[in-house]
Amino acid sequence: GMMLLLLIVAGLGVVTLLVILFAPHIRKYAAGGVCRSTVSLDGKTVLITGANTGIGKETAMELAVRGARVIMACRDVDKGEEAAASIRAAHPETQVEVRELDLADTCSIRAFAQKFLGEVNHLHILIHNAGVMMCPYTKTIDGFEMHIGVNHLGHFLLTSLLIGLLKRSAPARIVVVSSLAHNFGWIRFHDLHSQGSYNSGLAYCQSKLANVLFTRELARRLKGTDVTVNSVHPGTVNSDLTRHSTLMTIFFTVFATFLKTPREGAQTSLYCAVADELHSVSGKHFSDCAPAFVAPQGRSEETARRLWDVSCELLGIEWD
Ligand SMILES: NC(=O)c1ccc[n+]([C@@H]2O[C@H](COP(=O)([O-])OP(=O)(O)OC[C@H]3O[C@@H](n4cnc5c(N)ncnc54)[C@H](OP(=O)(O)O)[C@@H]3O)[C@@H](O)[C@H]2O)c1
Repeated sequence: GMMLLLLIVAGLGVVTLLVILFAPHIRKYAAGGVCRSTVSLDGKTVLITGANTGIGKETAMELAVRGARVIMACRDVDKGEEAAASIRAAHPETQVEVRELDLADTCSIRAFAQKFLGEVNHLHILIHNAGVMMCPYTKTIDGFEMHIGVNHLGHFLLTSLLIGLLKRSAPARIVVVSSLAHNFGWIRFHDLHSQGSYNSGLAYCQSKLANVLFTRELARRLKGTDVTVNSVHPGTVNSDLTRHSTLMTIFFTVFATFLKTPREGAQTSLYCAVADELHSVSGKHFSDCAPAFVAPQGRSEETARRLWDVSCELLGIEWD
């Protein structure tokens, strides 16, 4: 027993030493790619969901600094206004506006879109950033399981309502913030809403795989329109995303130095939104501002089409 304890203590000591020695290198590696494009977005309109905190807030700020009018769609308008105020305080010349959008409620999505279409003449960049991770079993207002409902179906409906505007504004881009987690997901068509069995981690992975499949199918359908869509893994980012999981929160706090900051996490979204070299790239997946691996289940055209049809059916919409 004593021997084992000594071994464990020695082991921990060695690991701590290694971490201290290599921390700067690991940190540098974790920071990942940087969006180097300095493209001006003067006169461009951007819409980003879940922009009151984390990656979304940083993405909104960076795009606003580049000159765009940025509409921050948030479910909590007060939190959104606070974020907008802090962006304005740091960059007084920026044009950021807050609108109410709850992706867990199709009525809210429709109301948002109707107002939005009456307010703006163009939409050049649409960023599907909002997301929920590992929440307890909950349903959206419309009875969808929360992860698939917010992360996928909410954004699916929003896109369907704004696609006409995007096409009229072409060249335009859609960025879907997915995750590496898509690798561990599969679409459970027989139980999409996890009514049979619920695992919050798997429900998150399923929704992030849905993001990848949606991106690919939408890209196929948008061929020739000069509206592109790409998905993103932002990196492992120290944000509020872990709020529902104590274990993940502890893990993220302990390893904070090895995680990306929200600003670093925003770089790949920014890259996909603005980089010149991507003007005709569509249906691809990016991480660290570079093309990234897509799991086989994220490359299946058949699954992508089936998910598209199921999504239309669940939302009661026709979209082809
Ligand atoms: N952090 C990571 O390591 C990581 C890794 C891979 C992918 N991602 C993806 O990155 C995206 C941004 O996440 P984050 O890390 O920045 O997390 P975050 O700090 O928790 O931000 C998530 C945002 O989504 C919003 N949101 C949640 N439910 C919503 C709803 N029903 N309607 C409208 N907005 C809603 C949140 O609003 P409230 O503040 O009001 O809740 C918040 O603004 C997510 O799609 C996530 O899946 C993150």
